[in-house]
Amino acid sequence: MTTVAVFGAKGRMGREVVAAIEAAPDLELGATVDHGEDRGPVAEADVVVDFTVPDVVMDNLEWAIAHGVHCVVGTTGFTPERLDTVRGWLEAHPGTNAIIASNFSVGALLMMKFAAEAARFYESVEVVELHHPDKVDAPSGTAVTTARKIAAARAAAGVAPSPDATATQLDGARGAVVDGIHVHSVRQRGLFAHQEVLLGNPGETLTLREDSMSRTSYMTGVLAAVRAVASRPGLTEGIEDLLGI
Ligand SMILES: NC(=O)C1=CN([C@@H]2O[C@H](COP(=O)(O)OP(=O)(O)OC[C@H]3O[C@@H](n4cnc5c(N)ncnc54)[C@H](OP(=O)(O)O)[C@@H]3O)[C@@H](O)[C@H]2O)C=CC1
Ligand SMILES: O=C(O)C1=N[C@H](C(=O)O)C[C@H](O)C1
Repeated sequence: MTTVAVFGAKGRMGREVVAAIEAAPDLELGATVDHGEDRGPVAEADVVVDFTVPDVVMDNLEWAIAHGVHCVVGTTGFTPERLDTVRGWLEAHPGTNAIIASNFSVGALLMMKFAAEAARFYESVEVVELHHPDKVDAPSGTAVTTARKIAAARAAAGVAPSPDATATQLDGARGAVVDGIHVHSVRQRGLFAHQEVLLGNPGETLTLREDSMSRTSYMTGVLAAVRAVASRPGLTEGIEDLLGI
């Protein structure tokens, strides 16, 4: 039986993860910790799942790795520099592993894969993410990951930057730019988590869209990561391999 603790247990994702662990016959729920609570008991767990906020996740990770607890992380905000820092902590604690994924839903993973595949065939590509207005970060972690994958695919294929004649603009009108890809963030009550990748050529467009309707969509991926993390040395970025995507 694998004992799984949860950081951010009272949050929107944390509550869903707690329920998923309780329902899994091969997993046992360990310590559940939220803002201001003692994380000491997490050291007894085999794995800790973190769905907190970008400002605190690094501190939680450093602590958990130092205590030999494998980490599964869905919290967003992981820059290449942050990932390097985590790699350093893991190297200093061989035998302790981490899986970090900006999205655990099958649909989002497929959408990112299809977007990266399509990106080299089009002159123009932009990402639009749409989320509930209680989300604290923009752009979403998924949109940033998508943009990076698209940019890498286009660079590998030698595709020129998307054409854009904009000469004057209000600040932010063209969105954020991630590795050269424009990313737009919509926040709207009634939405949960959605993303479109817009691709265009002379005379044709392709729109890839993924919709998560509820947080249940992430649980298959989260549980797969929890079950796999002990056997994947060091840092694993994304869960595509685990799900065969
Ligand atoms: N990878 C994926 O597939 C997904 C990732 N996410 C990401 O997960 C993160 C959480 O999202 P969501 O659940 O909606 O956010 P919430 O704000 O609902 O939950 C975060 C929780 O973490 C708590 N918290 C804050 N600081 C600490 C701390 N030091 N230790 C333990 N708990 C703490 C918060 O408490 P308080 O509010 O009192 O500060 C809150 O209860 C976000 O980064 C989001 O983007 C979300 C969905 C899917
Ligand atoms: O905050 C959310 O809700 C979500 N966060 C993740 C992100 O930033 O990509 C995953 C999903 O989009 C939901």
